Amino acid sequence: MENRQYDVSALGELLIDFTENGDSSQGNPTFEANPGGAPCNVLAMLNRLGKKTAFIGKVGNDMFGKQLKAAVEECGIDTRNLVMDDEIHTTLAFVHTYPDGDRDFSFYRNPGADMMLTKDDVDADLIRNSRIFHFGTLSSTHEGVREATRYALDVAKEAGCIITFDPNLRPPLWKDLNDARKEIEYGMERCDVLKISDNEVKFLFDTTDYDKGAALIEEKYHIPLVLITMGKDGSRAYYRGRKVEAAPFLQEKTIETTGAGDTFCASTLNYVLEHGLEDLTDENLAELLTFANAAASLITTKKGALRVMPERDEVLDFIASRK
Ligand SMILES: Nc1ncnc2c1ncn2[C@@H]1O[C@H](COP(=O)(O)OP(=O)(O)OP(=O)(O)O)[C@@H](O)[C@H]1O
Ligand SMILES: O=C(O)C[C@@H](O)[C@H](O)C(=O)CO
Repeated sequence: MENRQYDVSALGELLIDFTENGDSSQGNPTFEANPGGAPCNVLAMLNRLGKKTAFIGKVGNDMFGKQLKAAVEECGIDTRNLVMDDEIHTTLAFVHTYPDGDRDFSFYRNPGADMMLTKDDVDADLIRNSRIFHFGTLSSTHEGVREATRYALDVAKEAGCIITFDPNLRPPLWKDLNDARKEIEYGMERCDVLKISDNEVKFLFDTTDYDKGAALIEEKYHIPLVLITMGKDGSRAYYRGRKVEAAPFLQEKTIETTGAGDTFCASTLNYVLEHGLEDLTDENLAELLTFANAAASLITTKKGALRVMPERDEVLDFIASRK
């Protein structure tokens, strides 16, 4: 495992997050074209933390696809399995930000290039050469890309990769939310690390008692490490029947929270790469959550995520400044 070429490979959506940018001189709303997409945001943060990563996905061979490829390369993420589609345009998302920094998305993906990835596009050797394989559910909303995701997962399992999963439920992208549920369950049956948000636990188990949700996940799926993020309420880790909770690092000025979950997720994967998944103590879990909460908090003060991930020292200095 140690001498694999990549620390983490991730498969999924790479898209433009258009974030609100005030009004033009003519009084029209303007938007900033931020590179985004959860799995690739995760890789961008891992690269900032010194890890070697590779992305598997598809963008359009258009202006935005070229922008995305350049941004991903600038981050140091390997793009040999980033496919450019000549027919279908790059997926776009418009991010609407509320006064407290929370947001929701309007997707332009009917279809979008990210969902055109096929099994034949997937470079199995790249996955076999990774210590961790990471994925979400946007790559399972439609049949062809779902087959690609399942194939990649099978390859990763067979190669003994650590499997990490962040559902990133986006209800507008599903014709039937029962399908979303099935895909989340499919991921939970196969992963070793699950990062899930409070709203996803509520969706799955119809409860805001997140400890209860975690217990149900533990009982049914036996996932070694489960992290639940709760936005402004911080996060919890569940590991071998034990629970550790960490407070958030609230900011005076949150600009927008796009990528907070991904920054948290990347920090978790980084911790697993550095400490393994065996014998994590409560102190380990607290250290993991503190770093992940702090890193995620820093990203809420910036627009976008992929190009503006914090450095390790920035996160450590921020933690020290709050002590
Ligand atoms: N407004 C905020 N201020 C400070 N920290 C925040 C804020 N929102 C989120 N965070 C931090 O980011 C972490 C992840 O946030 P959240 O729970 O919103 O993720 P998520 O819903 O998975 O996000 P995404 O859908 O972007 O993946 C939280 O656990 C918290 O530490
Ligand atoms: O905030 C996110 O999770 C990531 C965004 O960059 C992206 O728009 C996305 O993945 C939406 O599902």
